[in-house]
Amino acid sequence: MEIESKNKLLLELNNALISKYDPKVFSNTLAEIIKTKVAHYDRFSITILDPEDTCVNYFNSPYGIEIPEIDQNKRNLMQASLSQYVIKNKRPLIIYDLLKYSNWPSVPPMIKKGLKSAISIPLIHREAPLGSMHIYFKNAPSNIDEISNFLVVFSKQLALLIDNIIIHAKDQEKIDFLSKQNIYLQNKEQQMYKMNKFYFTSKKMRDILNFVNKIAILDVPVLITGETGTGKDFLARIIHYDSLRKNGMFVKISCPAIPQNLFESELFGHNKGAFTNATSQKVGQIELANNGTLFFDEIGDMPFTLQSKLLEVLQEKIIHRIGDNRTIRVNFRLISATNSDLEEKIRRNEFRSDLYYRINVFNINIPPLRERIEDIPILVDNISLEYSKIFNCKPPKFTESAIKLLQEYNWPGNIRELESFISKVIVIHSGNKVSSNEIKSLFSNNDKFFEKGNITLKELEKNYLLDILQKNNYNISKSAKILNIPRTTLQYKINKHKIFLPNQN
Ligand SMILES: Nc1ncnc2c1ncn2[C@@H]1O[C@H](COP(=O)(O)OP(=O)(O)OP(=O)(O)O)[C@@H](O)[C@H]1O
Repeated sequence: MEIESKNKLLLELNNALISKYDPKVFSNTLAEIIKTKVAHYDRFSITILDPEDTCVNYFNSPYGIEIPEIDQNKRNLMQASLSQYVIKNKRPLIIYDLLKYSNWPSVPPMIKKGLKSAISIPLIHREAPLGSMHIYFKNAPSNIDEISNFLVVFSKQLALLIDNIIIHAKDQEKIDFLSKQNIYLQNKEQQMYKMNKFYFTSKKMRDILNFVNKIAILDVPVLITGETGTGKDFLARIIHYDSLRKNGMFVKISCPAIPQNLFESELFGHNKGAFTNATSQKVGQIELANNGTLFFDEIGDMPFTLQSKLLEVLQEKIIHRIGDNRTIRVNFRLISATNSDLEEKIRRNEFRSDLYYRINVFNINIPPLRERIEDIPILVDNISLEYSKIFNCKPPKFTESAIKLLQEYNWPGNIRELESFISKVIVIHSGNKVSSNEIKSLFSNNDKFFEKGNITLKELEKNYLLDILQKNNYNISKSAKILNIPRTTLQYKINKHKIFLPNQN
């Protein structure tokens, strides 16, 4: 073959194969071009080495003469003698007379089918064997050496193309797995944050839920305020799953939990090498929330410098990853929450007033539990049922006097504290009657909380945290679990209240 026509053929093979990702279509095209333009073979096959290097599989069923004795599925390398030889030696093999190789396990069935000669070429990619290509003839062509030379040159290109197909198939598999997992998790979340799991009977909460019903589908920012544990996060998810964006993601950014120096990259993402420690590319949370809802918890804790950047995103609806000039369009609904007084923060120059007006189109203030004690019975009943199911034990039976006592307590940690208290009751009194006496004895350690004296909310939170930490031997992970808050949030609160941890010294 002339050099020019060789190069032309290599180019033709490349152009015909490069966009074919389906192994069958790829192999059909390849087998056809080889047969018409390179060698009129009687059998053609490609085998792929498995990752353990012990077996080979056919990339696609062999073409031409069928050999029933040769397994179409996985074959141990020992059985696939020609593949084994070229893969192990990383060099081609031309067999002019197969009879001379009849002691190789796979050769006798070939001879039986009338095949007399063969060319086997290893497929090497990045210096590692990927598999092999085989061409068999009933009558050896006179230019068998020339055919082999051409196939050796083509084999490098072929190995690269096949490697791409294998990577593409693996990526598709991963994408398929992740999208199925995503649908499953979204459905599960959706179930969890259904309105009918948000328990209340008070008029105050009914009015709030009626309002939420009206504004959920309006694509405008909402600011939810209220003490810790009142259900701001829960309500934000209800709004999301009741909105037209429910099939997008609900992305929560817990501002106190993010170290200041990582805030910007957390929000906007970064390119590999954009700064020290940026060892890989990262998609930011804002990008993740595209077509969904972005929820900023404790937005008052967002670093001041980033507040103007967020404002810009809200106005321009575009972002740039750190270290990347490309513009990324984003479209999300913003919900923010805070238990701090943002107007006071504005006065102290800690929060931008222009951002405040932007995020506070609708404001929902969730009242503390002590101001809606009518909600306590339904909350106790349902939380007790749900947690007993999780703990795999019988729910306790709360008497009227028990409920009445629970309504007298001031619940500084609100529903989160109520949940944690009920789990304690379940563990100790599962399946039994729980009257005011049992409640009192569980509270006896908590006397300091039980009094409704002139204690500030901040002090109450500190005392409550201290109590939980003390009971758990100052183990932060364990305490955070009981409080049902992330470990980082607890760590933040510990620092905020300057709580001394004896085991950290
Ligand atoms: N009305 C409700 N019905 C059932 N569970 C509720 C209700 N409100 C809150 N909860 C539960 O109480 C716990 C605390 O709620 P959530 O995390 O939404 O509070 P939060 O106000 O966002 O707290 P923080 O300010 O500390 O982040 C969660 O486990 C939540 O599921």
